[in-house]
Amino acid sequence: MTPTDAIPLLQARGLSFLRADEPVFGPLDFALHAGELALVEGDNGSGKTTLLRLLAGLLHVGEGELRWRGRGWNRDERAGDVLFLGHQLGLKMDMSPRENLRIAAGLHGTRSGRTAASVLIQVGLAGYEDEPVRRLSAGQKKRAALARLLLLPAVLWLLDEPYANLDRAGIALVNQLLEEHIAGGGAALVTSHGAVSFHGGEPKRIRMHG
Ligand SMILES: Nc1ncnc2c1ncn2[C@@H]1O[C@H](COP(=O)(O)OP(=O)(O)OP(=O)(O)O)[C@@H](O)[C@H]1O
Repeated sequence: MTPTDAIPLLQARGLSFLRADEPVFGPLDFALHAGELALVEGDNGSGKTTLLRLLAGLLHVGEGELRWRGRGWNRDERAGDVLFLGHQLGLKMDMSPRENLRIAAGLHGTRSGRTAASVLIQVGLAGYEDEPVRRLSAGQKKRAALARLLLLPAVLWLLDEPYANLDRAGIALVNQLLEEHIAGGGAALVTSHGAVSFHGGEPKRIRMHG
């Protein structure tokens, strides 16, 4: 069965978000299946971050419908299935990368065979595991946030400008994480103003403006 034959992981029908009764984006229609990557495209201010925040459960659906595996969308039930990495990295600055991961894993569990120590090595933070996050560089902070993608069992990744602040090796790391996630049956929505060099197949495209 190809991914497109299966029930979508996530489906949006006529989806929009309203601010002061005015649509910020939409109506949007798209479907994302397990094993698919979608690039969310649009100009500055077109609503890409707003869409990802809505899917992360941080904002309410304005109009239209969201479905998860063919059923109604309940953002509380989706908490462990969806992992959002935004401009704000969601890290506690006075805690170390290891402590941040421990808190996240306590809430959502871990992928089998993965530990905080192993994923921190994978993202290039060996030697910085116990340093308060506020003392890390911007790129190192981003890497500490990326470590969550490796450790937690979420199936849908929402990545807002995941390449920002990263050096060439960091950009390659994001691409590698995405390729492994998609190949393993995960799905991802990604915004990026730079080129995304994803080698795991042609990504879907979600255009934010009509
Ligand atoms: N907290 C907020 N309060 C009011 N309006 C907001 C807020 N955040 C965003 N907006 C507005 O919502 C619209 C969409 O913003 P959003 O950040 O989703 O766009 P974007 O496509 O991600 O932009 P960029 O490419 O610049 O990151 C913009 O017009 C913006 O001014």
